[in-house]
Amino acid sequence: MDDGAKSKVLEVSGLQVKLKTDAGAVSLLEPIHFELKKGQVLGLVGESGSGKTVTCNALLQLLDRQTMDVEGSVRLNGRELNGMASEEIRRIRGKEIAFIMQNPMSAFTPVYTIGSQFMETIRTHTGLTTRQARDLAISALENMNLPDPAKLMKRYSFQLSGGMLQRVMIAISMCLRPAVVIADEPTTALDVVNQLQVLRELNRLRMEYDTSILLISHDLGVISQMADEVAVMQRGRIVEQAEVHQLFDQPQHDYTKMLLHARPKLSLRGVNQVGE
Ligand SMILES: Nc1ncnc2c1ncn2[C@@H]1O[C@H](COP(=O)(O)OP(=O)(O)OP(=O)(O)O)[C@@H](O)[C@H]1O
Repeated sequence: MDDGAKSKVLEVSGLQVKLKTDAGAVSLLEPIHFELKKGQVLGLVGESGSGKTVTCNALLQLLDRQTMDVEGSVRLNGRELNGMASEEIRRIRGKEIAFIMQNPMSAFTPVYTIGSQFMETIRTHTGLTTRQARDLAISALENMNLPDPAKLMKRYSFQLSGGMLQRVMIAISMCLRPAVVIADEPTTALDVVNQLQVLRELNRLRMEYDTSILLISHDLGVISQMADEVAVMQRGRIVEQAEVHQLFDQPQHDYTKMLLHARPKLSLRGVNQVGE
């Protein structure tokens, strides 16, 4: 892919997070800079506690401003998100910038059906009628190759497997065609078979709609299959960023070398062979 010719969708510059404590400010995220072009997948890797989730919450404006200072710029298609009024950011979240989290179970409440939660999300962001929202939800579930979508709409989250629920969440995230999807460890809670299926669907959707994806994972197998470019985080800093093959073949930073050396030899071949 000629990334040079593609437009920038997300531009992050000098984004930093400090935790306010009685003893003063503690830095959780040192100023980071990266951009995401249309249709690009940027992998964000790093060990536990390196700052991946803080980054993702800072991008989505989900950090508690009472306890955290968030500085720097997060521009989505040229619009500054950092410091945006909460009502405005709520309209953007879910519609223009979607979020897929690690544990799909926590994204759904057990008391409402999948269908009502799906339709609620659609109706919050669009002027569609209940009927239209239902049709859109069903076609989005079909698009994720989920069996019998009409029946699935009537079920509750606890009646579905983790893999199915994660695919439902991807269907919800993608149905409004967001420009950017932030996926925080989307497959970590899944077994290898479901992991592969979820990654395949995510990859297929990004190719179909040219969605840009920030893929957060500590799993270098997942990153090597999905990402075009990779940023490596350590202790709240991006210590290395490079095109995926370059990073895997010629890591520059000692920490990247250590991560690559420590990775289990798990093959996720087939993720990119969409439709085979
Ligand atoms: N609300 C918070 N209050 C205080 N410290 C926090 C808060 N959220 C995160 N941290 C700290 O910020 C650092 C980065 O955490 P973060 O959750 O971003 O790591 P991570 O790379 O996502 O790790 P994991 O892979 O385990 O999810 C950690 O030291 C964590 O303890």
